Amino acid sequence: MLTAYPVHDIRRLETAAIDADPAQDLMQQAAGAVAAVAAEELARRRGRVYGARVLILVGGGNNGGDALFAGARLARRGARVIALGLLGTPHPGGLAALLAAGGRLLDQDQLGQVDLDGFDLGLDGVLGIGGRPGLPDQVAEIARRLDECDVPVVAVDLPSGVDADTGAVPSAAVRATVTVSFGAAKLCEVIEPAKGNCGRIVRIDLGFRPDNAVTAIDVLDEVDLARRWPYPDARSSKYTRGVVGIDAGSTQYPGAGILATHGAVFSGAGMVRFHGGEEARRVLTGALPNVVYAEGRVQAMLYGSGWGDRSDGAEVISRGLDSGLPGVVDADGLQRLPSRGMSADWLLTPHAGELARLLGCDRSEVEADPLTAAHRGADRTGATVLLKGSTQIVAQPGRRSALIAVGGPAWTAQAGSGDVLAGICTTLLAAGVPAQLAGALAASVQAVAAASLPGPVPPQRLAEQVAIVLGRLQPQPPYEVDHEIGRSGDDHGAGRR
Ligand SMILES: NC(=O)C1=CN([C@@H]2O[C@H](COP(=O)(O)OP(=O)(O)OC[C@H]3O[C@@H](n4cnc5c(N)ncnc54)[C@H](OP(=O)(O)O)[C@@H]3O)[C@@H](O)[C@H]2O)[C@@H](O)CC1
Ligand SMILES: Nc1ncnc2c1ncn2[C@@H]1O[C@H](COP(=O)(O)OP(=O)(O)O)[C@@H](O)[C@H]1O
Ligand SMILES: [K+]
Repeated sequence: MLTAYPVHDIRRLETAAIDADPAQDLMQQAAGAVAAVAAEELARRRGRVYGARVLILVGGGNNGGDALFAGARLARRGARVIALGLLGTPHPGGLAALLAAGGRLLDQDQLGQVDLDGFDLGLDGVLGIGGRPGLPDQVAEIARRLDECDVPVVAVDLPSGVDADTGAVPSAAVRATVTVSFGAAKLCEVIEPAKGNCGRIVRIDLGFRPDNAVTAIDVLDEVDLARRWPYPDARSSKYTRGVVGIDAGSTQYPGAGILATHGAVFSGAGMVRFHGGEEARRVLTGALPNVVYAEGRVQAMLYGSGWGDRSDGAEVISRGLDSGLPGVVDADGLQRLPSRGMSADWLLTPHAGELARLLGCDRSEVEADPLTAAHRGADRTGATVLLKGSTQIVAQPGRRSALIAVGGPAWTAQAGSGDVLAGICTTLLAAGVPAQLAGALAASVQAVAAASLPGPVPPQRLAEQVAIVLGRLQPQPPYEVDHEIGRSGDDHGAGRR
């Protein structure tokens, strides 16, 4: 599991690391790492560093300092290094080192002297964690041209122009081939669209040691998914695995109930009781004859997917809350939450537009800072919130930490995927998984399933792929092999190897 932090916490961690070892020179460590990654890129693309043409984009802060010291190291290995001074005065020590190593400094007025197309590599040292999102026009133009000319760019700490704390890319930003990230992951490395600007990420350990005071955002990977999934074992029965109740779909949207049921079944529910409409029942009877329609005990409920304008929705959710069982509220149910507030055991699964409606703001506000929006949604409703989108974030009420699911392909963004996901979430709640982890595991398994398919498939097929992925990821028990069996005694012919 990777953990990412907001900038103010990274600054605290940096200060603590310096206090712990005042003799260390973090800027030289950072510069050494950037030079090593840049040299690797150059070696891969043109065989060697010697003679390579390197352009450094230099801002006025320490990020530019790192880039200049890295450029000096490359110049000492025979690279022809030009630094372009952009935004303020370049770091004096870094500039002196570059010039001493044979590099040159040009200012923006001399930009006409360089042919951007002719560089083998760019180093982005314009802005680091002290940067505000966006780039001044002239810098934006250089970044755009490097991208257009396919010049690989190594970003120092983060790609300049992105919002380090929200993952937003509100205007121009560098698109990096590789980002060399210092000390700890920033949120822009794990939240789209900024994550996409980072390219490959190489993280450099600078001895930062997180403490309890920092806001940690944990990002799941496939290993976490396999370890934390509630796989059944020899003691399991259909009841201990969990019975899922589904009240989803409507005459207008029967498909939502059908797809949510697929999600629940193919993610391993012990049993599914379907309480949706007649049309959906007819389809399900043929497609999934294991689904039952009788009333009976369940361990978790799903409400809301495909409800349309169902008039008794608020009452139905309210009764669900009274039952004391955990539940999932999706889609149209999200507009019918009881005013008395929800419970943190319940999971809401809005996309950005639905969360914006819950918060009474514009969708663009949610998209500009999805992490904060997910936290606001949880605080406002009292429930756990899985905010869906290209980055899937799960926030709990009253907590500043959050989980981010494994990322997946944009193919998943299609009508019906959300219904499947809601069904998977409910299977996990029914199996006793707490709401936050349930949301993160469900979103992760769907993303991994989508990534394992060759291209777009309808959501019911995506649900089937979830079962295949769960089978593939299942940790194997360490069976003891008894080599003596079959060795002694009679020769059993066909059984012999
Ligand atoms: N953390 C660590 O452990 C380590 C950190 N290290 C390095 O330090 C970096 C942080 O350095 P930093 O604090 O000097 O900030 P940095 O981003 O270089 O520049 C800020 C300057 O840019 C300006 N400015 C801002 N936004 C702007 C905009 N949109 N458009 C135009 N101008 C803008 C702003 O000026 P202002 O406008 O605020 O007056 C200010 O002058 C960090 O990312 C890493 O590379 C490593 O060396 C070692 C370990
Ligand atoms: N750009 C994207 N990349 C990857 N996954 C995405 C992207 N956009 C949406 N998703 C995922 O696709 C699914 C679509 O859900 P949703 O929009 O609720 O669909 P539905 O119409 O079924 O309600 C969610 O799991 C969501 O997180
Ligand atoms: K940078």
